[in-house]
Amino acid sequence: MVKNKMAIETETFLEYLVVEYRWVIVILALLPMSAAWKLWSIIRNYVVFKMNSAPKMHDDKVKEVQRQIKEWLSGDKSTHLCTARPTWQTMSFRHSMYKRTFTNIQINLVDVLEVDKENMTVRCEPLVTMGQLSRTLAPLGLALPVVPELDQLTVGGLVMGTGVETTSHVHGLFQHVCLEYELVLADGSVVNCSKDENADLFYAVPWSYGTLGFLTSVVIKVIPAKKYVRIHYYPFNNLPDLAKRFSQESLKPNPHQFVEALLYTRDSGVLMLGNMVDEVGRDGKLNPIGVWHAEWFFKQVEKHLKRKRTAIEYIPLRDYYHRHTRSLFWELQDIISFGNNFIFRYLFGWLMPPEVSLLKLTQPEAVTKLYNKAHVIQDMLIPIELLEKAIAFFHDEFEVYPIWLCPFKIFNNPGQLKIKPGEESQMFVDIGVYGVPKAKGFETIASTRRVESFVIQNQGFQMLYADTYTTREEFRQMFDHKLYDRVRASLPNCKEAFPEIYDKVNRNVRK
Ligand SMILES: Cc1cc2nc3c(=O)[nH]c(=O)nc-3n(C[C@H](O)[C@H](O)[C@H](O)COP(=O)(O)OP(=O)(O)OC[C@H]3O[C@@H](n4cnc5c(N)ncnc54)[C@H](O)[C@@H]3O)c2cc1C
Ligand SMILES: NC(=O)C1=CN([C@@H]2O[C@H](COP(=O)(O)OP(=O)(O)OC[C@H]3O[C@@H](n4cnc5c(N)ncnc54)[C@H](OP(=O)(O)O)[C@@H]3O)[C@@H](O)[C@H]2O)C=CC1
Ligand SMILES: CC(C)=CCC[C@@H](C)[C@H]1CC[C@@]2(C)C3=C(CC[C@]12C)[C@@]1(C)CC[C@H](O)C(C)(C)[C@@H]1CC3
Repeated sequence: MVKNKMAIETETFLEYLVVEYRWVIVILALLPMSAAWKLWSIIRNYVVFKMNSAPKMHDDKVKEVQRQIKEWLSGDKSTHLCTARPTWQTMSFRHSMYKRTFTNIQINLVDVLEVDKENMTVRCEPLVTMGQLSRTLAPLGLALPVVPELDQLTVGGLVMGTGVETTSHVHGLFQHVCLEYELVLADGSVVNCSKDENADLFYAVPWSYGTLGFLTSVVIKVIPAKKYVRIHYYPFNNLPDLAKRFSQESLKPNPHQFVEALLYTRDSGVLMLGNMVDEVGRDGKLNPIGVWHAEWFFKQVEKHLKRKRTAIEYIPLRDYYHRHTRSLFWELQDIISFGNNFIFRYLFGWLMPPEVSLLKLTQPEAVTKLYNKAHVIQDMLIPIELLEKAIAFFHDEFEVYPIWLCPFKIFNNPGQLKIKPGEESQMFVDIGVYGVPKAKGFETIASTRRVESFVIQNQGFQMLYADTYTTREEFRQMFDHKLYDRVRASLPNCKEAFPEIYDKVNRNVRK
């Protein structure tokens, strides 16, 4: 008995050490490794793009994907298929267990293939990251209309999952700025789809989580970019006013190009309205938030709340796009609590953030347990008119701040996302809740399930990189499967090769 108690205490003490001093490993080992990795990828991508070697290699790489599928076809087809991207490299908290049992298809497609300035498009392979793409497009005076802000998010993951950013109230989700997909299907054939060619497949691909085929390239719209974003910060100390203004600004016929808000408590937050400009005006100061010693962006924004006045700033465009990268929204403060301290920033800021993949690979079991018990990472997508009601509900269930608010439009296209019947488009808001819950009675599964029911009842849905505790029936209520089911039935070998979306995303298939 005593021995057992000791064992528990030792384990707890070890766990305490591992959790409290994770930063030691992060700083001594992970940051230098991340820097070396970043340097290598920047140089490699630059050389490949400049030598123009990627487009020539593309067809061979697609043939290699086809070869692997044909090999599976010639076998007993007893396993499902998934990409071979290791789960520690993906941008979510969890590890997908199916990677161990499914046949893994290597998709070594990592390059930007072509920037077409005439048609204003970029064609790229699925493992191209947002950081890589914004770095390639910026010198050409171009940008994606929607740039999901974490550097390491991949085009493939954003197409097969989803992507949202502060321009989404104009342009929609990442899927809405994609014009064409090239896929290798389960019979080994290569197909292209767009709204005019194989339209059913085109509309079923977003949110399909790799269960229709393997993506091998995407044509994405680009827009002209300017050098800076002029941001106007509006602090609020009252939720109804903030919610009202946030909705008005998102729904306006000629809205600002960027709309975002951060809530710091239930009743206070800062609304940010931005537009691209070419020069720094006299009405505000330049704030290069991407410089290595800059304070974390969400901490800077909080200062505007404390000052209780509106303010204008000019932020370099690429710095703006990746404004939440260095602090991983506000998640890095739980790993390196002094990460925003000015001494740390001046010494190590240029190395931040550590690569998410390395953090994930080296995450101790004790940290996983702690996050399972007392941490929420969820993005709930709700019709914008319900913003206030939803915040009140999330406050009671989670009480996590800051909260990220990002408006986005869904167009009335076929596919998994439903909008109000008869409307051309509908405005939603992404409510991002990341952090340690303070709500009394919080219990991961029960509380998240209550929030999920609230979301379903209110015709909302959930981002699926996060944990979903819905049942299959609830999941099918959240996402319209009509087109998806039809496309799966019509594609040769599809059902044999791939499970349903639910079987890849629900909490029970993730560790
Ligand atoms: C080996 C090495 C040595 C370096 N030495 C120096 C140095 O001496 N002095 C120095 O100032 N910098 C140094 N840097 C950092 C480099 O200059 C910065 O990373 C640069 O600001 C961003 O470059 P990038 O856009 O090409 O890289 P990216 O890969 O896009 O960015 C690198 C990292 O910086 C973060 N980041 C980029 N933009 C923003 C932003 N707007 N807001 C928040 N975070 C952002 C991201 O977290 C990203 O992971 C060094 C980097 C490496 C790898
Ligand atoms: N601002 C935003 O919008 C943010 C979005 N996210 C989310 O992060 C996720 C993206 O993370 P990331 O690490 O890039 O992607 P992942 O590697 O996590 O991939 C996500 C899904 O897409 C599938 N997939 C990826 N590439 C291909 C391909 N070439 N062919 C077929 N299927 C493919 C994967 O299938 P498989 O399982 O077979 O590998 C997986 O099911 C998305 O779910 C996104 O919603 C996260 C943070 C911010
Ligand atoms: C729609 C939007 C804007 C989503 C933002 C999602 C981010 C907050 C998520 C994406 C990846 C994410 C789940 C991650 C983590 C926190 C929340 C993140 C950054 C962390 C860093 C938490 C600490 C963990 O030990 C570990 C390193 C595994 C994960 C990695 C992924």
